[in-house]
Amino acid sequence: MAHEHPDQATLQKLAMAPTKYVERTVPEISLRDFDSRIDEITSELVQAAENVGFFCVVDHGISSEAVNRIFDQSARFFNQPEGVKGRVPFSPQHNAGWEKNAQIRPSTGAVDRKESYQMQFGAGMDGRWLDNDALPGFQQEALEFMHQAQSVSEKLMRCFARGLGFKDDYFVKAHDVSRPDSQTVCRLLHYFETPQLPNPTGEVFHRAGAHVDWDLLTLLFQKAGQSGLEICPGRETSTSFGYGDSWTKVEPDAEKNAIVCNIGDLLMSWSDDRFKSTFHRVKAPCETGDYYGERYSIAFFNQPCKDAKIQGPLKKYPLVTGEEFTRNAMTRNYKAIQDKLKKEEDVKKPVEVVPAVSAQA
Ligand SMILES: O=C(O)CCC(=O)C(=O)O
Ligand SMILES: [Fe+2]
Repeated sequence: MAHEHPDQATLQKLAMAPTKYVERTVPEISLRDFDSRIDEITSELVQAAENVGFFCVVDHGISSEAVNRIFDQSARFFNQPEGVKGRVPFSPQHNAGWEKNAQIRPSTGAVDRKESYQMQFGAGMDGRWLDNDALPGFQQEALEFMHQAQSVSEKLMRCFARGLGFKDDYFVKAHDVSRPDSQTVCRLLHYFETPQLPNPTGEVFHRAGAHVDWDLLTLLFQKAGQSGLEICPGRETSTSFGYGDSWTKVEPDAEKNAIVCNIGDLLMSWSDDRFKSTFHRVKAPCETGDYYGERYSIAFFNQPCKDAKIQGPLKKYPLVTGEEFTRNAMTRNYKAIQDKLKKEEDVKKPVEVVPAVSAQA
């Protein structure tokens, strides 16, 4: 595990070098008959969380029609002229709104070539929904989908609480989306088509650079045929940034309408590092077989209420509030970007760094 941040030239070479792939099983877990099977499901989830940190859930109750509808809404949003999307710009303070080519990852020091629109349930969205004239029905459909994603998340939260010996509703209460100050985020993502080789400048078109999420748990919806998600397990503590170099492609079962889920740093910390928050990325396409076309995905980040009290059963880390946890994660992330940029001798112009203030580093 490398804990150093390599310089830009090394990173470019790494990004262009053939990727080392290893086969790893990403478990598929059915939520069918949830109430009567909760113990069986809990043990499957705990096993997945302790080992890979990633799993797919099926029989989760969100229909493929509902998933298709939100992807249609996402395309409708991103098809708006920039002047319209620009009316709801990303606000780092609120962690909501639209950004384009603006998120820098500590792992790459470069922007992701994408646009995203982050939505929330509560006051964080005040002034950040497009008005109904621009996109009739959008807000309502988006919120309907977000409540469905929340109810799947709550099932998973109940199991993880049970697995850690907390009361079943322990995490659900700490992630109450009916509160106006709820921090939970649904992020619509749109990666642009990437130019194919030959690539004379050697420029790397990062899609989502390697990162970990810093929420409790992320649900990721992808469109069939628009692959690119890769994972790299092996991280030991929720406070480290190092990642290895053997990746595994995650191809969820589209027929079964599988949702890819991953543990975030919050749950890793809250479980005293027992459940693994795993490095993942949407690879910068550069090798034969990579997908260069545009990609739509939707990430649902379960974020804690600001006053949630966070400490694992073994008290490995000091007790912090939800607000402090998020602030610490952002500060660590920001510092990692600054350290990385400082190291680069060939920075020609100052880079304005916007910390990656969504639920991922
Ligand atoms: O778009 C994807 O598939 C992954 C997105 C992601 O990992 C993130 O936004 O945290
Ligand atoms: Fe992520």
